[in-house]
Amino acid sequence: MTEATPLALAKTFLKAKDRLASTERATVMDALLLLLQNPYHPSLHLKKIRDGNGFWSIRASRDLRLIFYPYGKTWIVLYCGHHDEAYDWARRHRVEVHQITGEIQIIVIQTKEQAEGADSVPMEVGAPLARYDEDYLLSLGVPPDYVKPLRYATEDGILELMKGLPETVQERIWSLLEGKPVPPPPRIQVQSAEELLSHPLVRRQFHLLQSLQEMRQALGGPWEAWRFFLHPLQREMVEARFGGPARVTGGAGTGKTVVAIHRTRTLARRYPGAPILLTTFNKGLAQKLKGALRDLHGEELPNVHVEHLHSLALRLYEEAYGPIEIWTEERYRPLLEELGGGLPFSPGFLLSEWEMVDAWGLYTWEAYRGFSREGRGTPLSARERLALFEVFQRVWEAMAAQGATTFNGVCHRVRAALEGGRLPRFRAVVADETQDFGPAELMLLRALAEEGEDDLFLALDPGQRIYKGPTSWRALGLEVQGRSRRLRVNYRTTREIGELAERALPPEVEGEVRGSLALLRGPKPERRGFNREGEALEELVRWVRWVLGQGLDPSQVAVLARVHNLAERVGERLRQEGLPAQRLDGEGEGVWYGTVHGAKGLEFRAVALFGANASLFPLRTLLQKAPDPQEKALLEERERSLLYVALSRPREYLWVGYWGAPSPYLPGEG
Ligand SMILES: Nc1ncnc2c1ncn2[C@@H]1O[C@H](COP(=O)(O)OP(=O)(O)OP(=O)(O)O)[C@@H](O)[C@H]1O
Repeated sequence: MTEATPLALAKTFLKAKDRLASTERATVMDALLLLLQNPYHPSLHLKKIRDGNGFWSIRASRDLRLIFYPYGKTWIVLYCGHHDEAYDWARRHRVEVHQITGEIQIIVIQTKEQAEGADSVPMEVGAPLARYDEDYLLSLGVPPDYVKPLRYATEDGILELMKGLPETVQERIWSLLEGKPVPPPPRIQVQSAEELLSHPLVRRQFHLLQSLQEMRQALGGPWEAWRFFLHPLQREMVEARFGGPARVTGGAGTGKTVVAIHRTRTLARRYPGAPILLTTFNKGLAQKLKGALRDLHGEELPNVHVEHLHSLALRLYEEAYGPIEIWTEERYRPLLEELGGGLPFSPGFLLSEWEMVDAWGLYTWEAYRGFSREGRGTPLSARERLALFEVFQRVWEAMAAQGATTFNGVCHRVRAALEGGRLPRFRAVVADETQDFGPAELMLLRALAEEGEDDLFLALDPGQRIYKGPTSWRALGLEVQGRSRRLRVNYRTTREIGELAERALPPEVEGEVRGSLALLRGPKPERRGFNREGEALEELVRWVRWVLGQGLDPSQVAVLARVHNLAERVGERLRQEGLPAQRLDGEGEGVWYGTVHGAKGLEFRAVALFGANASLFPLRTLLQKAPDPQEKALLEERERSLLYVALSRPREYLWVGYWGAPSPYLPGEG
């Protein structure tokens, strides 16, 4: 067999293939495989394009063309499309290595008018980039012919010009526009084309395929950008060797899950044969992770186990101790109220104190007595603590007598079994959505991984904490100082949606996750007020029909609601209207509908939030249960986060409807 032609995929190629029908994609793939083996195969009709900026083309079929750029010995695949449109693309773009930064860039050639803009006089007012000198803009990777037009353009003009530039440069310009300091990137110094294409900054837009096998594997799975092109910060988190627990944070859509998946594969290869765990909070997301890992690697990784934490904990419990029944709040609350009825505390306080003790596993009087209740709303004397502890103890005894415990109880006992050597540990644990893990789960995660290099990797967004209050990691022995990074580029949503969602964030978490950078642009989110639910429902149906009319597949559309009943009413109505509809946790076909909780970690092209009402965000009935102002404030923060989760699920279209008063958390227009 002859050696395979070195091939690199550009992100522009992947975007272009998204616009093709699935049969056409298969044809493109066949042509690529052939090219890899023999670029001069006669059926490919390899030729240099006239006026095509150094680009070449091959034929995938009578109508389909692939556009290439030969760079060193490597063929960079830039585009695929129908005949005229593919050649048009070739004539409108150029590839070059930037003279200052050394990055290889795909650039849109400017139109005559844009280039002429360069000769106009700079407007000191209304030209946000005029205050930066030309050399500085060049040092940021701006192509020389874009420097003047950018300096002289108004903000709208800049946005237009940016469409022609690589993501790295766009990101730097956005940061300038937001008034952030942007240091020039270090110059890339390499000896060969292949070395350049392997550089982390360049791998954000180019992916070098090293062998025929890698090519088959890469092109065999879904061709999605996240598999090939990582942001340099994502890559750093994927590939680093960490001396202990590490953490990646970032707002919604910044690619934390993508990092978790890639890192799991890296660890599985770094420690062949050693067991690696990839886990998360809920079942649906665990399934998604499993599928994505398979897509990334091309096949199952034999040493990786993917399971959501509660199911894993339960399985391990039964392995170590035998069968157990799990009691949730509905079961233990009445018992708690009955046994604690004689104490001078409200049922709400009893419950919240019990949940704290249960979460931290304070099963002995010494543990509870010595536990800092700092930040709790209701102070307790030592005598009151003892009285409470006696009640809690009786609750545990009653549960144990019935062969039951709570989920927290399961986590603590599994942890004990792991620490006592009764259960084997994993070589490394990667966990997603960890903002919703409480103390019991975090302690369990710690115990699941053998302590040492690369042991724990946790992804989280503090702005999306919707189940549990914040937990101090340090108190749990999870020290991540020096091993924590924050992702900023929002890969999911348009800027319009991203900005709206961020404005809903709880003020407490603002600093940590606000300020994500969305590079995509799209339609303005719709915010609609109605008098009654019925009217809102009618308009919702109209909107669903409209997005479907935009060419979206029903499975790319979701309608979310704060509470289950409301979501069910939506589902019913959609079906009555003859629209296919399926529950978020079900397996059917059609527009998804369900609660915001159920949409955690998921994304859709279009999302409607049905019922952003004052009584639903925050959920009035929930707030009424809060025993003291501190608990109430925590609940309110979670309700805000829930709204943020809902608003940050769509990629392109967002519709928000409410009736009566809108939620106080819902940001106004613009
Ligand atoms: N480097 C990348 N290149 C292209 N697409 C990416 C990249 N990283 C992430 N994405 C895409 O961005 C979207 C969001 O990514 P992901 O789900 O990992 O974000 P997240 O931070 O976990 O979001 P959330 O917290 O809202 O669940 C996905 O569609 C993903 O495929």
